[in-house]
Amino acid sequence: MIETDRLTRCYGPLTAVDALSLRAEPGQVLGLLGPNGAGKSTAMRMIAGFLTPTSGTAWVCGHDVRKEPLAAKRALGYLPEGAPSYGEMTIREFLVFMVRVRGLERDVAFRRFDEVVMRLELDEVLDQTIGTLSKGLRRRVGLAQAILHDPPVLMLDEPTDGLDPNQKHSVRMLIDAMARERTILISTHLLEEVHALCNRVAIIANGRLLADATPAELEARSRYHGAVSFSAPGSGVSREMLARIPNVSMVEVDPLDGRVTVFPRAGQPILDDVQALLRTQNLEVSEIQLERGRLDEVFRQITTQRGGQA
Ligand SMILES: Nc1ncnc2c1ncn2[C@@H]1O[C@H](COP(=O)(O)OP(=O)(O)OP(=O)(O)O)[C@@H](O)[C@H]1O
Repeated sequence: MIETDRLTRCYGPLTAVDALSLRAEPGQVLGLLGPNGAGKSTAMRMIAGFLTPTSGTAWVCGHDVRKEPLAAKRALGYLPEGAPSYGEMTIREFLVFMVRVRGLERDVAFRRFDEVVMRLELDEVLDQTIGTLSKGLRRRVGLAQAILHDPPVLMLDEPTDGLDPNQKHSVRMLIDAMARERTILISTHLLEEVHALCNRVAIIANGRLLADATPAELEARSRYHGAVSFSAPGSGVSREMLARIPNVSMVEVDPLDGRVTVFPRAGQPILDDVQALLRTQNLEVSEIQLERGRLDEVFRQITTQRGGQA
């Protein structure tokens, strides 16, 4: 488990993390989502024990990161932003070094080494020097050291940053597979990552927690939640007729592709009525879709408004 209580870090007059209180449980992938400079990495560095909070506290598996730093670090696998240091070491040397730092017993060490090398597909590059690796490969080496001691809590700062689409997919599969019994906190500014991985999202901006909810709860805050959209090329579908359906609040037509979106009055279902109207008018439509809501719009709304609600 990860818990923070009013965690705060100031740099001179700047409050980079401002009284951040969070909780992530086993089985949860909590996404820390925020624009550049929101305070995600600073919060993670404090939880990992690499940066002293100005005030407030964090716990990893119940261990206070300031009072019991060794126990907290043992329970945690941390992938920091950027690349591993030790640029002159080969991947093999680096992972062996990390096995020693973590104090793994010999048998366990061999087994875990083989397992992470296999999981992160590092077997063919073990003898390459870290300083010469591509960005994506460095990220995979960073992930390998984070999971080497099989910790119950993982904290991954932008885990797929710099990876190509195939590597992104395989790292997300790996995180997903590890999530079942572990607590995972990832930071990201990629909404697709939230969709792919997270079952809870904490949105922060200017160091402050602005929302803490499931992706579905956030989508429900979107004006697109429950809207019906469809393509109707050349069918002359009437905006006025659609707008006259009870519980329809607005109709929009995308000027670029002509896709029609029909918006409901708050919380009212409109799909059946829209489909019925299209049928009675004999209109040819395709790709009719009930919208869940758009996370990008909700994210923008929350992070650009002052005083969003947690
Ligand atoms: N050592 C430091 N000294 C002064 N200011 C700092 C320091 N480290 C971070 N900051 C500032 O604190 C704020 C939060 O930075 P942080 O790196 O935590 O944000 P972030 O959400 O991780 O951003 P990104 O998505 O760009 O990585 C930023 O305004 C940053 O400039």
